Amino acid sequence: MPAAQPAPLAAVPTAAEAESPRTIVDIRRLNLIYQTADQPVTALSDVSLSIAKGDFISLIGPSGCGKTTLMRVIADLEQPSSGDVLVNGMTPEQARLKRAYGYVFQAPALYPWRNVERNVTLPLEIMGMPAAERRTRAGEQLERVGLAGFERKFPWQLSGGMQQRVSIARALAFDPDLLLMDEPFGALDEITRDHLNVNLTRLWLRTRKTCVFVTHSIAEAVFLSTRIVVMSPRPGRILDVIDCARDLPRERTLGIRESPEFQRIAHRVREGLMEGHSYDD
Ligand SMILES: Nc1ncnc2c1ncn2[C@@H]1O[C@H](COP(=O)(O)OP(=O)(O)OP(=O)(O)O)[C@@H](O)[C@H]1O
Repeated sequence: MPAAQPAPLAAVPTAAEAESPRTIVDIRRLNLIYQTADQPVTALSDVSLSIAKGDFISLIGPSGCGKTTLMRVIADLEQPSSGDVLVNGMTPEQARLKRAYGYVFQAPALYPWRNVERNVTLPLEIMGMPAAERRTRAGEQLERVGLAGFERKFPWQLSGGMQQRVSIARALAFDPDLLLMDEPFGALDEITRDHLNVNLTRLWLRTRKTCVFVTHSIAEAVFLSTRIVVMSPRPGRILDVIDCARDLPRERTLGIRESPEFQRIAHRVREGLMEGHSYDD
């Protein structure tokens, strides 16, 4: 089994950054046990991972292996039982208070009575930003996700894919360095998902955000990522970390999925998933 060592940074665009890749998320020997009414549930076991600035990391693994839990720990929505986590050099709590990350959930979670603009501006409103500045910010972020002109529409007037793009714009409202996305396209049809993958990869290239992305799709993981983290069934451990940026170009079009390099990486992800999979249930 390949060692679960973080590979060297691969998606760093400038020479200066390449010389000193900045660590955005540093996870060391993380364990998380949920205390439940009947028995404790070990969700994560001895997870170590270092995510550098500009990385696009996908977490892939069977249902219940702790992908969401790991994201929630980074976001300070769950407390580890042991181990260390730093986000931008801060504790997750400090990072949350400093709004160091944006979080996109599996479902768009938009407020139906607020139009698109007012959904994106909601977090800015809560922090007390003046209205004019809020609108400017919302306009910029909606432009980034290709939804300029949809400000006055309501969520129910948009397709599922557009709604998910609104939630990405909302997560970007603070212009955080780090974007956490928990299976944002899981509920969408394949063609829409392809389209959003292309959109997201362009957004990532343009903004140079560091992304952590949860998916069940091998093709999506290979297409989007600089590195793929393959996790085992519960308790979630890291089985393999696969460097995609070494063999695939930074700018990717859907056609790349036919290339031997893409297929080879997809095969390695599949092997990792199969190796860790239990067929007992
Ligand atoms: N609040 C909780 N209390 C107790 N157990 C929990 C809690 N949240 C998650 N779990 C358990 O921890 C394990 C990991 O859950 P998690 O949601 O992180 O997995 P996942 O890999 O994201 O799953 P999926 O792919 O289905 O979304 C699962 O066994 C789950 O049942």
